Amino acid sequence: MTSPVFIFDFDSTLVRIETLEALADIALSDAPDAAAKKAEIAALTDQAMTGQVDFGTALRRRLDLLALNRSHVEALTDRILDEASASIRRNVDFFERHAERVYILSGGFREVIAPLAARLGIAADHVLANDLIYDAEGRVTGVDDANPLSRENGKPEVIKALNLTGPVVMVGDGWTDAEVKLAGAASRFYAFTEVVSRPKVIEVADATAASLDEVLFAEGVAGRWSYPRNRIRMLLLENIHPAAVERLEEAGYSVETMKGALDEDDLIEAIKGVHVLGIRSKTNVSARVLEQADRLLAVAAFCIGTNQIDLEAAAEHGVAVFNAPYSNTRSVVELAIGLTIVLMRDVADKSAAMHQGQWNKSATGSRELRGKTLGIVGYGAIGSQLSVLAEGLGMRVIFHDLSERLALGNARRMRSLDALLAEADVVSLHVDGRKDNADVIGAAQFAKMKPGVLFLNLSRGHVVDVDALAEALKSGRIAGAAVDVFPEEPRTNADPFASPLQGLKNVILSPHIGGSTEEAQEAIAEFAAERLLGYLNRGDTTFCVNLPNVQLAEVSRAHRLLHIHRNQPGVLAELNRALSSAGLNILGQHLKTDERTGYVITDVDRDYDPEVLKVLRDLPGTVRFRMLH
Ligand SMILES: NC(=O)C1=CN([C@@H]2O[C@H](COP(=O)(O)OP(=O)(O)OC[C@H]3O[C@@H](n4cnc5c(N)ncnc54)[C@H](O)[C@@H]3O)[C@@H](O)[C@H]2O)C=CC1
Ligand SMILES: O=C(O)C(=O)COP(=O)(O)O
Repeated sequence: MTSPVFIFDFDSTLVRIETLEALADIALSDAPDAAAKKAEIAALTDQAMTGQVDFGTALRRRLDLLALNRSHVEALTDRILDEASASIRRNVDFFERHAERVYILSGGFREVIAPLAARLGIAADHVLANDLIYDAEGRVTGVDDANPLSRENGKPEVIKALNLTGPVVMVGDGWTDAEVKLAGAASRFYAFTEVVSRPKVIEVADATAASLDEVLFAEGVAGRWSYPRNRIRMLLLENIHPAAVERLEEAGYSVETMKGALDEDDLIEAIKGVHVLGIRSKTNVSARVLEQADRLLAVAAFCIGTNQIDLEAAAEHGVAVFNAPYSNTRSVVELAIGLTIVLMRDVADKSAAMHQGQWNKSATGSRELRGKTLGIVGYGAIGSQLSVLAEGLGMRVIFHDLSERLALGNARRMRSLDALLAEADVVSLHVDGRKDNADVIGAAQFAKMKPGVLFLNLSRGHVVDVDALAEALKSGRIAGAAVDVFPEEPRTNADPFASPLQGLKNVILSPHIGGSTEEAQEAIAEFAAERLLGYLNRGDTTFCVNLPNVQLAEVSRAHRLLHIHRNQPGVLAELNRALSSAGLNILGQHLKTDERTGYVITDVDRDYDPEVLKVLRDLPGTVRFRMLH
């Protein structure tokens, strides 16, 4: 089959701007009537692109409004590469490989298009566009009237004159592109809607393409077996920071967001057809949810804890789970320090009393941090950072951890939890949320703490027996507590909250905000989005918490086969047998296993019989098979 000739419009297709509007912004930057003129130009662009005003008339009227000169045009030319549409930027490889069968056809201006054409490897004689005419002072006086592109129906005329062989595929957003199809100069016309969507153009198009990936997929070029990114659906729950949405959309994926968490049944319903789920600490991704997820490839916890996800069930379904293990740790530490000071000075109750009109100035029971002993339970990313800051404030630090951890500064490791409880003036919990940690601190542990101790839990709610804590507070054994996490937390801000800790003296309750700072949320969004993109685009499982971690470079000039299987003998041998009997040339291969799962990544030469993919999908032990290129 002859591969088609691709003809691309420029404005609002290859680039996300309209040239004349961008030139208006530059040329009219100091003009007093700029707003009115720009509005007139935008209206003319729109009328031309929807076929209400003929193209040639609209072009000349817009130029007349502008008083353009060479420096304006150069200013736009200088930055045109930055204006390339997102799906064009990520498919530069397509242009480079098919440059001899690609044309740019535009009512815009050749010199503005030239830098992007060069970047895409498209030769100058494949750029068909208008030529600006300048006078001796460098002022634009018009366009070359002899060029058919300066007139109505110029595009079909120019294409016909090329005498192209084979199918011609026209891709564009505007009416002048639709005219190509209507005049019979293109075999297929894709209405390109990534930048702007025009119903009248879509109506006459053979298909709508929300990205270049869609066109390539439909045309069987390069994207023959790979999925267009905009068809990959991502659902982000729990008010995840917009930086994640921005990053994922920029990479071409379709992202939906919801503010709150969902219960199991609603989640099952919501993730039908969804490829990537983003959550925070409140959405439970149970085995039942994973069982019924028909498309799910990955789950990202935009937080640290992953105890809300059935990691094992996810691995069994080949669903990769990522988190952001460091991005909010500092925020938790700062809050723990602040809360400790507030508890030591009974500020919360004193403040509440003042709101009721009571002035209660007294030093009784108020203490400094300096010289007190802080007992940190769980000396991981958060606990160890807290250790350093607390020492900086003059506290003595002791800690207890199930694993061997390096003691920072002068911190002292305690062999047992009991030994820590016996010595600490302040006990702060920073253990992870594994199931075994349920009620790690209960009545027996409170009984072992020093009388008058202060207690903080910013880790997970189920780690503490809250009724026992309430009793210990009421009895006065514990002088104060700060609790940020609860066994039952409301799913949204609109849901009610109840706890036996409500109304108790010197108890600060906060709505799970340890990691809720603008800095942390933005950093998490960026980190977790990058992990997802690494996995989707490269197969990279760095920081994946339930599949073997493999760090991979971008696949280049090869197809990448990603095979997740149960860790059972012989799978790699079977896989390689299938590849070699199909005559595939292996360019590189990685294998990593853990006790449950194997992950094999094979880069192969691009030319092969796609039938082999079916064989790989059906290999015994296969959990999931995916390919990238
Ligand atoms: N309140 C909030 O908004 C936030 C809460 N968190 C929670 O804070 C906790 C700690 O986070 P990271 O320090 O990043 O975790 P991490 O995994 O780096 O550290 C946890 C440490 O606790 C130890 N550990 C686990 N169980 C233990 C036990 N029973 N006794 C003694 N040591 C035990 C582990 O060996 C590990 O060293 C997690 O539960 C996380 O979900 C994290 C961020 C924000
Ligand atoms: O990072 C964590 O583990 C947290 O507990 C923070 O949870 P959140 O993102 O605020 O629901």
